[in-house]
This record gives sequence, structure tokens and C-alpha cells, in this order.
Amino acid sequence: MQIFFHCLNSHPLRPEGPPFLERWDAVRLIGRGGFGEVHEVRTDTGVTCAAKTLRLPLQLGDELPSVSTEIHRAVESERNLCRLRHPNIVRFLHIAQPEPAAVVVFMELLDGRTLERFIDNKPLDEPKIRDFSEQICRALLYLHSRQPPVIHRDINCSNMIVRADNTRIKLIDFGLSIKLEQSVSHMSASTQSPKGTLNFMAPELLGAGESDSVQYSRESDIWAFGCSVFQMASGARPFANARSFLEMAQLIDRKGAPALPNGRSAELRDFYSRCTAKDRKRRRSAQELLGHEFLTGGKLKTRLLSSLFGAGN
Ligand SMILES: Nc1ncnc2c1ncn2[C@@H]1O[C@H](COP(=O)(O)OP(=O)(O)OP(=O)(O)O)[C@@H](O)[C@H]1O
Repeated sequence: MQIFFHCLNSHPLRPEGPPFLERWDAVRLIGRGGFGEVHEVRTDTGVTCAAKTLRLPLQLGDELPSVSTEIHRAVESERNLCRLRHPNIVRFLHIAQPEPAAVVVFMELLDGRTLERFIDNKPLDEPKIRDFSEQICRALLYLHSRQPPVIHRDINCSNMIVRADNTRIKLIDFGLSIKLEQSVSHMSASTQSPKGTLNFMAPELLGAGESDSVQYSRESDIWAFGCSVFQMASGARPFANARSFLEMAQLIDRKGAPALPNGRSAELRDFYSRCTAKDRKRRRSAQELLGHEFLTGGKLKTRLLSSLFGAGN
């Protein structure tokens, strides 16, 4: 079995501490992303979990010790992720920095597939959209009402995993790569262009000029969630043909978020429009969305039907 990383752990093992003493071994490769790969790993304390390795791109002229310090600072500021406990959020176990420009995020190992693959270019039916939307809204409410609020920064259908039984959905990934890359690009004095999944980026992020620092917010998470609702309802990513920030910004400026396909209910259309208001101040919060009739009405209907016809008995 391949030795994956070796990291001398200075803390004795604590319930909240790292899931290893010194090392962990890769059991299998789960998948590759833009910045690295995710493995199933087994640690020297017998824990089986998922480990996402992020390798940060270094620029010519970067000084390794300063880069390492910047990354360390960014990692420290993200440690609060390990305190999150929610049924619709992957459990983060530990974040390590085994090499100056490499970070490993240890997480609960999930059995399932991404929402992107679950959708597989085919629209979902409305009860399923309702069910998944409600679960994601609950996760967002939990994150956004923490002190300080936790902003996901990279909500999209590839960053949600549908459990193998197709009932539970969980948010993964938390834009950590965005935060880490920003810390490095800030070092190399390159421009602070927004990072993340282009099709799901809120208009205020696309509009940020070179001198503005990019502000991810609760509202930009809600816009991205609205884009995921679009993908569930249509089968395709929004703005599927857009190739650049400028093109996206122009499209949204002219027409706003793309219309849902015909045949979708008025409640779903209204719900989607509340998530994707161009003006971020007019977007609904996760709390408000949970009270929207698209989510609450469906439940009433189901309850009414089961009381009339005894469904589920
Ligand atoms: N905790 C986990 N348990 C099981 N599988 C996971 C877990 N986290 C991620 N994965 C899977 O690993 C694969 C690669 O994930 P990764 O986040 O690297 O991809 P990505 O979203 O394309 O990456 P990036 O956002 O860095 O560009 C995906 O198929 C994802 O579903």
C-alpha cells in the first residue's frame, strides 16, 4: 500500500483533533478536481475517511517560506469548518499542511454521487427538487446564521453529494481552494479575479473590478443555490455557453438569470426568482426561502393526500 503523506502530529490525539498520529495511506482514488485529488484513506489510528489534497499553484518568484506562512494563515482561519455539525453538510475532521504549498482536508467519507451526476442532464421532478432544495436551504441557514457567518463560496451541483439511497443530500467542498488560491495570488500580486464555478457566480462577483477585493457573501451563496435549482429543473447548468466573466456579466445584465423551462409550477418559478434577484439586497435569505410556498406548499399537499388516501400506512 502506498504511503500517501507523513505528517508529524504535535498534538496528542483529541476527539476534535487530527484523525492520525503520523501518517495515512491512500486506499483508492475517488476523483480529481481542479487543484488536486480526493482519496479514500486509512490513518495510523484506524480511521477510514476521505482526504482532499490541494496543491497550490506557485508563481515564478514566489518565496516558499512566505507562501507557506500565507497558506498556513488561510488554513488556520478555516479551522472552524471542523466545528460544523449538520445532517446536510459533510463532516470536516481536520485540515493539515504537510508541505509548504499542499493542504489536506480530511472529511467524512460519503457513499453517493454528486448532484451533477445524479441529474445527468435530465431534469428532476418537482417533488425531488423540493426535497433537495429544502435540505440545502437548511444547510445554508445553519451556515449563514453562525457567528461569524460561514460562506460556502462555491455552491454548485458538483459540490453536493446525494447519498447512495438517493434521499439525503450534503454540501461538500466549501470553496477552500478559492480561499487558499486567493491567499497565494495576493502574495504574487496577481489580479484578484473571482474564483469559483463561472456559471454559478453571482453578478456582484463578476462585476468586481481589478482593484476591488472579491466579496463572497450570504447573498452570493443564495444566487449559486438558485443556479443549482435551475440545473435540477432544466437538466443543464445555467449560462452553459458563457465562456468568460465579461460574457456572463453582460448576459445577466441584459436578461437576468435564465428562465426555467415550460411546464414548471408557478411556485417553483417564484422560488427560483427569489434566489436569483440581480440586486443582491432583494435576494431572499435561507430562512425566508424555507418559509416559501414552494417548500411548504408541497408538504401540505403530501400531508393532505396521505390523510385522504391513507398513503404511507
Ligand atoms: N467526503 C467525500 N466523500 C466521498 N467522495 C467525495 C468527498 N469529497 C469529494 N468527493 C468526490 O471526489 C471527487 C473529486 O472531488 P473534488 O472536490 O476534487 O472535485 P471538484 O469539485 O471538481 O474539485 P475543485 O472544486 O477543487 O475543482 C468528486 O467526485 C467528489 O464527489
